[in-house]
Amino acid sequence: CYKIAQISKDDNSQLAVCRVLLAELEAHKDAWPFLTPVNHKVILGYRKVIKRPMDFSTIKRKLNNNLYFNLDTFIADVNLVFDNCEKFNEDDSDIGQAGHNMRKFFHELLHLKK
Ligand SMILES: Cn1cc(C(=O)NCCCNC(=O)c2ccc(F)cc2)ccc1=O
Repeated sequence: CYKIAQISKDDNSQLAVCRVLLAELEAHKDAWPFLTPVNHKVILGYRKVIKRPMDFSTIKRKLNNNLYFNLDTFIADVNLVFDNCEKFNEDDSDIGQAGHNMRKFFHELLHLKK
């Protein structure tokens, strides 16, 4: 039973790491484009171009509903936010730049925590 306890403890500690990482992303000055889902009624063309929308509030809901299997599935959704941003926005736009800054910040966070 030690082995089973060990696996579940890792899941819990991995989930705790995800919550801390998400809180740090949300606190970043350039997080504003990513805090809530893109409103495709306002942002024309978004629903057609971006097949898998993702944002920090959706990631938080998924975390709270235990929908991430481990740290890697959480990281995949965070990277999806930045990949969608690069696909839809020019690099030299405010939101495009925010996406690049946030991706770099997240990458550095991950290397700090390893
Ligand atoms: C990622 N992405 C975002 C937008 C976009 O226009 N997003 C809304 C910006 C306006 N939203 C805010 O300013 C805001 C939202 C929540 C908050 F707590 C504080 C400020 C457009 C294309 C795209 O690819």
